[in-house]
Amino acid sequence: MKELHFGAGNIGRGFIGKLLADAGVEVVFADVNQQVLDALNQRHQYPVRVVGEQAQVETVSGVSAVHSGSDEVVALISSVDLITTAVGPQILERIAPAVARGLVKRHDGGNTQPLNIIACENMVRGTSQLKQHVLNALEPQFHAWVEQQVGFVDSAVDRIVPPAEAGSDDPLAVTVESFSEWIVDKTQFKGVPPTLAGMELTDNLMAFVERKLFTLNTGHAITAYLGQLAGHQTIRDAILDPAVRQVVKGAMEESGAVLINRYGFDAQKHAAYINKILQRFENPYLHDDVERVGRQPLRKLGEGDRLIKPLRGTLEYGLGHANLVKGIAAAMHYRSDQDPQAKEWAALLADVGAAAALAKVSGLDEESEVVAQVVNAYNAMQ
Ligand SMILES: NC(=O)C1=CN([C@@H]2O[C@H](COP(=O)(O)OP(=O)(O)OC[C@H]3O[C@@H](n4cnc5c(N)ncnc54)[C@H](O)[C@@H]3O)[C@@H](O)[C@H]2O)C=CC1
Ligand SMILES: O=P(O)(O)OC[C@H]1O[C@](O)(CO)[C@@H](O)[C@@H]1O
Repeated sequence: MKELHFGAGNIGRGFIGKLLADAGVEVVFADVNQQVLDALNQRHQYPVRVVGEQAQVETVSGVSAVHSGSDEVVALISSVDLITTAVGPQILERIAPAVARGLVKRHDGGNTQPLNIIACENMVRGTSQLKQHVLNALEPQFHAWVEQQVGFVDSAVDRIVPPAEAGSDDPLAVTVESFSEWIVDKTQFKGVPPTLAGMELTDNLMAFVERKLFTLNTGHAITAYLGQLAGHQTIRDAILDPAVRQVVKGAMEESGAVLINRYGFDAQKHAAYINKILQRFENPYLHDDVERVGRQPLRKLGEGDRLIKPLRGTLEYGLGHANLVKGIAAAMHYRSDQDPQAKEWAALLADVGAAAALAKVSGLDEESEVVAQVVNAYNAMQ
């Protein structure tokens, strides 16, 4: 089996590309980072340091790479069996035209093998969003063929893979935690879904996507935002701060109550899931900066993302949300000179004030009680 993976970054090399290569799939990475592309094509392998109770270095081999904007990508799309992405939510729209061109070539070349595409991004139904971008980029005459031949398969992806530590001079080296979970929607495949060690098939994907996004990512983001406010540099330092930990755990319990109501999760198992996540944040072998985990606050304060969607859930079910409110208030304080979204957010806040700025990015009603609660918490943190 041959596959094309967009995004040879942390999760691309450290999780999805590795899992596929380990399963014997021939993996070709598509990226825009020339240094990474050159290194992949010179060495055809790279080291992954898996850190847990015991650390070990595993070698991923048999890989190659092409530039994401090249004709080679289009040719590959016309012939591969699987396409995956880990490029970031905002990049999906940018790769869609190349995917569309590849699908036209596949159609014109008479390739009748089913093709499946799986976006592995931190977002709800990211592949479905990619599908819309691809359809927008395609002439309507190809839509029926795409519906018949191409499976757009949504997934939930969970493994903490921070950027390589400062001091590492290997552009391909990556350090990952030992935990990993990749869950895909088996109802969306065309043809027989592949059997790959480490890829789990489900017919109940939304429950898994929301469980992951609104527990791990909610807790992680709040750890980052409160951590930065408290002067911590890393997620580990932040989560070991009792004041931060109490709010983070409380927020995960609040979003957990929503998930339990919505999906009928077992309360005890969910509490264990939260505890396991807190331990993962504490991983002494991962150096994960609060600035990485808090990145792109406009996205993270968005209506469907890890902070606002659980808050909305608590309103829907009439549940407590005091800790989520604190987490959102802390997110509003996030600052980073390296992050264009953080700068945009700071400018918006200065321009229109806290309530209007929050309402604008989150879709919450500016006059609502919950916005007033967040703004009070925000002011109290000044
Ligand atoms: N790092 C992590 O622990 C996890 C990340 N994710 C998700 O995976 C996605 C990727 O995250 P990371 O790997 O951390 O980011 P990253 O920044 O390390 O990797 C993204 C890669 O995409 C490449 N890229 C940018 N534009 C491109 C284009 N037009 N075509 C092809 N490649 C392009 C970049 O050069 C980079 O190599 C995000 O959606 C993130 O939310 C999900 C779970 C875990
Ligand atoms: O990748 P994003 O969506 O910016 O958010 C960072 C999050 O992604 C992860 O890297 C992986 O789930 C988490 O460590 C963190 O919660």
